[in-house]
This record gives sequence, structure tokens and C-alpha cells, in this order.
Amino acid sequence: MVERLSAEARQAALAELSGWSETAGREAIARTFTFRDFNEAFGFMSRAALVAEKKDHHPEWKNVYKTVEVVLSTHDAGGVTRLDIELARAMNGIARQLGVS
Ligand SMILES: C[C@H](O)[C@H](O)[C@H]1CNC2=NC(N)=NC(=O)C2=N1
Repeated sequence: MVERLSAEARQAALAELSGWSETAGREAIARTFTFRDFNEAFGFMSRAALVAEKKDHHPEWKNVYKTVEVVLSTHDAGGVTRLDIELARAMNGIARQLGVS
């Protein structure tokens, strides 16, 4: 099973991840993406969903019009693992291609 990152390793990874932060009261990381419109937000989700499925690692997320709120944690490990960091990095890459950094 993939291992939870230590608090230090989590913070070091977050320092390299634009827009992501630790959630309060739960070991997870979160970012809210804001796009130009619903079409772009849903396009982001479609592309991120393909990455998630390929990795067998899935986001908790909520879409309201042009915003997508994402929370990542590894349920099996009870915290944040390298899988969350990798998915967060991939999501930032997709958002960047859509003009959101
Ligand atoms: C059996 C399967 O590998 C697991 O249920 C996967 C699927 N997607 C997952 N996604 C996330 N975010 N955390 C998990 O622990 C997880 N586990």
C-alpha cells in the first residue's frame, strides 16, 4: 500500500504546487479552480477524470458554474500520499492549458 507523507514531506510538496493547501480538520489537500465559464470547468473535469481513472486515484470535487473545488486524499492510507501530489500536479497542468494558473 502507498504510504502517507509526513507533515514535512506534505509541506515540501505543497510549496511546489501552485494554489493547493492543506485542509483544516482533515488530512487532505485542496484547491479551488476558477475558469471562464461552465464549458471550461466541465472540460477540465472531463480531462482530469481520464487521468484519475488511469491512475485509479479519484478526486472529491464539486462544480458550481465555473468553479471546481477539489479535495484530494488517499482513503486507503488515511491521508495524503504521493498519488494525491501526482494528481494535483496533473490537474494544475490541465488547468494551465486552459489558461488558469
Ligand atoms: C480498489 C481501488 O484501488 C481503491 O478503491 C482506490 C480507488 N480510488 C481511490 N481514490 C482515492 N482518492 N483514494 C483511494 O484510496 C482510492 N482507492
